[in-house]
Amino acid sequence: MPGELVPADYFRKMDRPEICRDDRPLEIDLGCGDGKFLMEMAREHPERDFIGVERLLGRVRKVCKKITKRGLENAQVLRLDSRYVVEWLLPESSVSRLHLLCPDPWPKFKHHRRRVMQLDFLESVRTCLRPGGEFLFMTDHEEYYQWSVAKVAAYGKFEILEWTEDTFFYPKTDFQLQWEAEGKSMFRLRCRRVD
Ligand SMILES: C[S@@+](CC[C@H](N)C(=O)[O-])C[C@H]1O[C@@H](n2cnc3c(N)ncnc32)[C@H](O)[C@@H]1O
Repeated sequence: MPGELVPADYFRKMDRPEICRDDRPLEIDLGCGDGKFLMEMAREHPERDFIGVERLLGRVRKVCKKITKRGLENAQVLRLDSRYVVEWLLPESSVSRLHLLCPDPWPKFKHHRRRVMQLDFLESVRTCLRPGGEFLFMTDHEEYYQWSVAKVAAYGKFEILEWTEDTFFYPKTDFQLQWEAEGKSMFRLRCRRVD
């Protein structure tokens, strides 16, 4: 499908030229859903390249259609599991910003191990970020937020930076809009790779 990124080989790390042009900053949106955030970021920042990662085919199709309709040459979508992409496909030190926005909170205790935010995931995030690169996490679920802050603290290799709505251009996601309309607040966590 036009707009879809298909790796040349699913069983080895991708080469940088496969995922972005020249030495342009690369941003990854994990679990991009219907792609509103991805579209608005790509339009606002034509000087950067964007990849949305989404496992549901129907959503991938929708995002591909939006990319094509808007003529965005700096956005692509990859149909795969986020964890697999971060742990196995992204080249080391390749990503400027990695976004994990409104992921499934898996609220029941017995399901917490399904949460994306785990120590081995954080290690893989750090490895694929460029030095000084950022990992941005946002949720409406306060307990998942506190869990994530604790995981990042336990991991210990990120610097926590201030992040408010006004810190930089950051369009609202589809789920964020839905939850804010229900009166929920968003919790933000901004981590910088330090070496
Ligand atoms: C709650 S929605 C949030 C979508 C979007 N980020 C937003 O804020 O509007 C979570 C999205 O992540 C996708 N997703 C969940 N787990 C995933 C995984 N392991 N790999 C890729 N996509 C995943 C779901 O299919 C869904 O589209």
